[in-house]
Amino acid sequence: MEPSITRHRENVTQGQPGNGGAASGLELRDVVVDVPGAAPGPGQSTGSEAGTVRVLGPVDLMASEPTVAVIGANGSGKSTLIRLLNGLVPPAVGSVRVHGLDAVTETTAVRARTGFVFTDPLVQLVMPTAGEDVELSLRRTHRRRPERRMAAERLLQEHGLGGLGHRSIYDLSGGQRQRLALASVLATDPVLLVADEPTTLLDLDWTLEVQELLLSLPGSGRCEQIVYTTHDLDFAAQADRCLVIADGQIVHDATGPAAVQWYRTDVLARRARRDGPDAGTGRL
Ligand SMILES: Nc1ncnc2c1ncn2[C@@H]1O[C@H](COP(=O)(O)OP(=O)(O)OP(=O)(O)O)[C@@H](O)[C@H]1O
Repeated sequence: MEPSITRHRENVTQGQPGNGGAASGLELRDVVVDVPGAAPGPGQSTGSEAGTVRVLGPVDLMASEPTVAVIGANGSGKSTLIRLLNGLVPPAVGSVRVHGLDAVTETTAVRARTGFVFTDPLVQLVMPTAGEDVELSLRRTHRRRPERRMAAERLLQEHGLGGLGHRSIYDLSGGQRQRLALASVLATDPVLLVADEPTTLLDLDWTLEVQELLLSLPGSGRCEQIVYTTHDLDFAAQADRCLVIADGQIVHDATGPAAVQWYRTDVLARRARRDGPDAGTGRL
């Protein structure tokens, strides 16, 4: 039987209620997410109501760092955790406060401040063409159509999509769509940006470009905080703080480099226990 993972938290500065930390960051208290399901999968337990399965929690978290990465195995609960941050997933138990607002009772206000970038861009692109999609996001800040058009074209250029404004979103490549989805979300000027694997479809050059852009957003004043999930450990290592999730729990919480180091060691140890001591150690 696998030894259970020890919960560990390294020395990371946490925001405290009352000193501005929670109002400018994230505060999750005893949060549990249950989904409908008859039988728990591996590593899962039954939920608090009959016919539900627990996929996350209990999770306690205070985070006001400008960049927060979330890493862990497939199905561990990363997307579920970040979906709590704009009310896409409701907690069965506990409370989620985002920059001082309750994600359940003040969902509209939370969503007005939170930009969410989905792994699959087609989930969020709603307009027929690339240009129209960015223009939709610019409606609040650019009331006049000609200015909106020009601003949209500028944003498309910045994201390597110059000249593609008239192109149907279905006629863009996967990577172009992922960049368009990010451009459209950034056009809304979010205070908090939440991104679920934002570089999975990108080539190496654009991966580095987008990672650099995302990590620079808080420092350049374009948003206060960014939270992202990723399987790219180099990207995760650059975050101010990184949470490692396993079986719906935060099992390690540290600075980016320290958490990534812990995660690599943990994965290798698991592989060695499962497949023997020489199992693929050179590839991580
Ligand atoms: N609505 C739902 N109904 C049933 N099960 C769900 C639901 N949402 C999530 N799950 C389950 O919860 C677990 C966590 O899913 P989640 O998408 O958060 O994982 P993840 O860590 O983001 O995985 P990946 O790295 O593969 O994207 C998985 O076992 C998933 O199948």
